[in-house]
Parts: sequence; structure tokens; C-alpha cells
Amino acid sequence: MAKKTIENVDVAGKTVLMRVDFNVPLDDDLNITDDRRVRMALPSIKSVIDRGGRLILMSHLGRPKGDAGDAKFSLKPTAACLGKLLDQDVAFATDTVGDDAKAKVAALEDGQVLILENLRFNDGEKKGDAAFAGALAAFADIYCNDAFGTCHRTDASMVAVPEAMDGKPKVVGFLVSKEIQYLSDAIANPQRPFVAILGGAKVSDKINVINNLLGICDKVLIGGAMAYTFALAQGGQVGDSLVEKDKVELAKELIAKGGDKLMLPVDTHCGDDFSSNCNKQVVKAGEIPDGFEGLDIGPESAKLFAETVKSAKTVVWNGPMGVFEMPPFDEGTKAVAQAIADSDATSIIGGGDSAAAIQQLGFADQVSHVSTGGGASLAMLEGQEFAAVNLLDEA
Ligand SMILES: Nc1ncnc2c1ncn2[C@@H]1O[C@H](COP(=O)(O)OP(=O)(O)OP(=O)(O)O)[C@@H](O)[C@H]1O
Ligand SMILES: O=C(O)[C@H](O)COP(=O)(O)O
Repeated sequence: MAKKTIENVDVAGKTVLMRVDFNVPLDDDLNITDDRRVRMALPSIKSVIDRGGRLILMSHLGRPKGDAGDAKFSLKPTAACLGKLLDQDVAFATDTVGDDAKAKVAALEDGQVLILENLRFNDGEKKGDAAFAGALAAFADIYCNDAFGTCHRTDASMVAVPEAMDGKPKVVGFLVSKEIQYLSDAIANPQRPFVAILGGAKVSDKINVINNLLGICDKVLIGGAMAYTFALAQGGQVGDSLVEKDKVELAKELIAKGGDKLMLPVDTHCGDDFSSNCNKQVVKAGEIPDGFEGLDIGPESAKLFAETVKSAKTVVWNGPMGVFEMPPFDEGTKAVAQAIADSDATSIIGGGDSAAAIQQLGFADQVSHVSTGGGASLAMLEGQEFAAVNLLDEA
């Protein structure tokens, strides 16, 4: 069902409390190493301030545990980053619902922006605490959720805060709206052939995604380390590869359920050490010798996967095909990314690492949509519904 968006509400002279996902990576000097999540929230932010609204942004950063105030979890660098992107001052409150936040909210003028400190510095955020939510809700006239990466969470700012703003407008931002449009439409109304490519480290992270997509897709291609658990399930030899022995039975069930739909690698690029300059060899899938570990899909698999992608009308990709951070084991991931970039299919890239890979390889502009959500995009591909979105106003 379509949700009311931020552009559907009159914000002039009003205070908007917007949940964003500014959970950005920081280096040791607290520089933001990838500001994509801040940039992707700009359309909603601008929509409010350009129409004379007063904007309070709230987010979490990382998973602080009892270390409130620790600079490595502070949202302060995002205020400077956003200020540069907007070319205007962005105020920063050193707390969430304390004296500094209250004073800065009261001082906000039309067209100005304030960022509150990390919501998770307050225990109430993860607990969904009503008093904490009530204090945040009291700041504003309008609630907006533009935090796609956090939509699968039921933290206070995602659920209890909009619930506490009963009677006031509760809307989605442009980013959440766009992400849902791509990720849920791909599943509900895919143009066929619909091909999913799943990789990454663990089968256990993606069991529900594989299960759900096997019911919807025409082909599900499996790469990454999780392919070795499937190889083991087929009675193959996996040498020293990363495997999840307790998931072998489940892999057998998925192989049986998938039939021809499930495509596993036919060869493996392996090495005798987890490093770029190890001794390498390409072997048939399930024939990895002792002393070697699988680090990428092999060239035959890359070709097969690329051909399958070429014939697709919809492609969803989550998780790299190998250890793409360590050349030459980035070749399988590159081949798949290149095939997606070359294809005319609607292409959706989900997951933190696949998004990073497509960016790193320079193909981000040649795909239809790169999700800002890791866990949230997986949850959508599993077919989950989000309480944080369901409770917002209908259009
Ligand atoms: N054959 C392999 N052996 C060991 N590690 C591998 C292998 N193939 C892929 N990986 C690693 O898996 C990691 C990515 O897996 P992950 O499941 O986290 O992917 P993702 O879903 O795209 O990302 P995220 O979890 O951040 O959303 C990468 O760091 C990559 O190096
Ligand atoms: O990076 C993410 O996936 C989101 O910001 C959610 O973070 P979380 O997994 O710590 O809730």
C-alpha cells in the first residue's frame, strides 16, 4: 500500500522529526569514509528546509554498549558532512532528549537543521522505551521515516516515536519510498526471467532469502563462501574452505527444493593461504585439495553466471562471489558486476558488501538501484513486512 510521503505534508513553519540512517563508516581519525547514506537522505532533507520547515534529524551510529559519549560512536562528523553538502550550518546537540537538545530544538528557525547525538547512547532506543519516545515525539509536529537501513528494526525512534505522535502526520521520506518501490516491486511483480545472485560469507545469514527467492525467481545463483557448504552437501571435497557444517542438512534441503533453479559454481579459484600472493589453482567444484581453500568462483562459473544474467529482465544481487577485497579473488565478483552493468534488466544491488563492491568497481551508475540497507534489504528479500513502515499514514 502506498504511504504518504514528505512532499504530501505542509511543513512551512513546522518542526519535522526525521529518522535517518546515518550509520556511516568512520576511520580512526573520525572521518566519514563513505557518505552515501547522508547523500541519499538529501532529497527529503531539502524538501523540508526548502519549504521553510524546521528539521530535527535523529539516527544511530554503530552499536555502542554503555559507552555513551565515546567519540567513535558520535554523530558529530555527520553534522559537518551534511553542512558541507547543504552549504549551510547544521546544528548538533550533544544529547538526544537532554538540556542541550531541548535548547537547540527551541532555537531552531524555519529552514534550519539540527542533528541529535546518537540515539543508542540512550538505553531507551533499543528497548523501545515509551518515556524516551515521548520526549522525542514532543519535539515535533510531523514525523518522517527516511531511515531505510533501519526499517527492519523496532527501536524507539522507528516505532514508539511515531506511535507517540498520534494525530500528527507520519510519513515516509523519498529514500524509504524508493527502496521499497524497487525491492518490493521486484518481488511482487518481477519482469521475467528473474535471476537472483547470492554470495557472501555464510549460508546462515541468507537461508530465508534463498528459501523465499527459490519460490519467486527463475534462477538463483550461489557464489561466495556459502557455495562450499552446498558443495559439502553434494558430497564434494572443500579442503580448508570456510564452511558451516551445521548447515549441510539445510543446504541439502535447498538443493532438493531448488532443482534446476538453483545454480551452484562449477569451478573454484582456490589458494593455499588467505592472501593475494598465495599459491593458486582453479579446480572443479567439490574437488578442492587439502591445504587449499576456495576464495572465489572459477572462470567457468563466472562465464556461466554472466550468461545467465545477460538473459534476465530482473536481477537482484546480494553478497560478493569471493574475497573481492583481495585480488585476484575479485574476478568472479567483477565478472558478475560487469554482466549486471551491461544488461538491460532492472538491477537491484542489496547488502553492504555488494553495494561496496559495485561502487569500488565503478559500476554503480549502470545499475537501476543500489540499496542503502544491508540487513533491511535482506529482510525485504525474505518477504518480511516492516512495522516501522506499516504504521505510517496511507497516501
Ligand atoms: N570464498 C570465500 N572465503 C572467505 N570469505 C569470503 C569468500 N567469499 C566471500 N567472502 C567474504 O564474504 C564477505 C561478505 O559477506 P556478507 O555475507 O557480509 O555480504 P553482504 O551481505 O554483501 O554484506 P553485509 O553483510 O555487509 O550486508 C566479504 O568480506 C568477502 O570477503
Ligand atoms: O547498517 C545497518 O545495517 C543499519 O544501520 C542497522 O544497523 P543495526 O544492524 O546496528 O541495527
